Amino acid sequence: MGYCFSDLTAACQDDWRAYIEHDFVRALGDGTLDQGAFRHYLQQDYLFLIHFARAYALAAYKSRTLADLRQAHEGLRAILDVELGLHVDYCRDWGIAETDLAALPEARATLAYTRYVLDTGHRGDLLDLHVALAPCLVGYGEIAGWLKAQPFTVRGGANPYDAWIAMYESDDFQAAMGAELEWLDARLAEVTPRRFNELVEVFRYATRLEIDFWQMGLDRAD
Ligand SMILES: Cc1ncc(CN)c(N)n1
Repeated sequence: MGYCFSDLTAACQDDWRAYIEHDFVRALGDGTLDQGAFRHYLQQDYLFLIHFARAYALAAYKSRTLADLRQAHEGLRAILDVELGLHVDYCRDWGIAETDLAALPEARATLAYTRYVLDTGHRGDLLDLHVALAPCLVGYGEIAGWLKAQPFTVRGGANPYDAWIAMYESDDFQAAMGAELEWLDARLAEVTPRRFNELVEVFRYATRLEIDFWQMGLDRAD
């Protein structure tokens, strides 16, 4: 029997739910998140996205087929041209200039998560790297869908975080998430149980590091 992406989330159910439904996410949804905590998160997320762009460049290097190379190129382009561009504009709306972003010290949670993903990609193959990246791309897409379904979520001008939610529920982001799920489902269908268990560990660590990233924002930790 082949595996698929939902087998990874099922194997890490507690961690996955703790990430998707984190207090930071809930407070984004109902608009009560402390604005200083959000600013801290936004600043660290800029550094995070730069390292994630590097991870897609590593995916290009690890690609053995033209299709995988094109996919890595598209992932890198989407982060550089779309997500980071939106992020810089969004930070400006929150009073954070790009020059200040470039000079930021990196928080430990940012360092731990981004370097874990890059190290996993270096040590392993393209599938290890994609599984380490999955909580980022698939997780934020799922968070946007989860928030949409929650009765406490406030939309529109009454929620200062509405534009953030809208960014991750956008058709572009949801399409990128769908393409990643398709790729992962096709690869996971072919792995052995032993290999699947290795991938579960990669997925679990990356999910826990996403939880730490939310918590870093809430605690304004350095
Ligand atoms: C920490 C984190 N994880 C995921 C995403 C969505 N690309 C993000 N912007 N930041």
